[in-house]
Amino acid sequence: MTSVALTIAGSDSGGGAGIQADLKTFQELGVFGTSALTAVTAQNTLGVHGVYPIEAAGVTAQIQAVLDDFSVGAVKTGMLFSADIIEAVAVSLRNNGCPPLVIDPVMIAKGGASLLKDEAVTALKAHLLPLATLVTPNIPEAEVLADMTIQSTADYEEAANRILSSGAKAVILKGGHSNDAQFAEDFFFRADGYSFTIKSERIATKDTHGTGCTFSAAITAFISQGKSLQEAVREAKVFIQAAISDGLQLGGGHGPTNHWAYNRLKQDAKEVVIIE
Ligand SMILES: Nc1ncnc2c1ncn2[C@@H]1O[C@H](COP(=O)(O)OP(=O)(O)O)[C@@H](O)[C@H]1O
Ligand SMILES: Cc1ncc(COP(=O)(O)O)c(N)n1
Repeated sequence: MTSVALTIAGSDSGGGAGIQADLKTFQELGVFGTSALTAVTAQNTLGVHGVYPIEAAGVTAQIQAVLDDFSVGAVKTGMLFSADIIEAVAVSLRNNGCPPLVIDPVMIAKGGASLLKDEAVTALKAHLLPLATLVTPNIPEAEVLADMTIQSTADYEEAANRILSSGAKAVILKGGHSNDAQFAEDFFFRADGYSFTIKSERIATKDTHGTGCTFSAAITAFISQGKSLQEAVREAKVFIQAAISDGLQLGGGHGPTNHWAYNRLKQDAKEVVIIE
């Protein structure tokens, strides 16, 4: 049977991040993609030029329409923008017996524009994180969610524990922003204490627009196909590695990754190592 996934996220007119990245990733993985739009952004590889949020009632209506009609195997959230939208998403998911949920707590675009209002962080922690199967912050986002600075490996664990205290079942701290020139390392922690590190070679490129969206969408797609969380994370790392390695050289700024690289390149993908 065809697997179905739902993305609740913002639109990136530049096509590299947001709902466009999510749907392209679902498509590449053979998963039928559905969507609920939270905001329209006027955006390209150079930056965000405008944000136009959707009314919370409109977000609720989109989620309900999808969940009423499809058997959705997994859901992901991306840009949610406001506390109103976050509360609407949480209520809709709770009322519908929430499918496995991946939360990419999108806060700031690579160019620096805010995609989540400051006051919405409290709502995210209180209403949405408790529903999460997995939260996928990058390091700056983890610092905000955990309310601390992250500098050492010990800090990763402390930040993860603080995020897990919200009720989320697992968290992966993404190391895309670290200054390790050799490896792109991510740190996975589960609420029951199990943890692992997943690493691949770092690719030297400026074209990383939408890497976080693409990674979390791939995790969501694999979960919707019935893979375990660990297997979904491992294979998503192969997906993002392939997508970054086969960059498209589009636009004048931080270009998009290549969402149709995975099926061509997965056999030759640079090694993805899990260290338990
Ligand atoms: N240059 C790179 N080479 C290889 N993997 C990368 C690179 N940059 C990011 N990644 C990986 O892409 C995924 C998304 O991470 P990140 O870029 O930190 O997310 P975000 O877009 O939310 O800031 C992670 O698995 C990270 O390790
Ligand atoms: C609509 C939208 N959603 C999310 C991102 C984050 O992108 P990135 O994955 O590069 O952090 C973005 N730039 N635009």
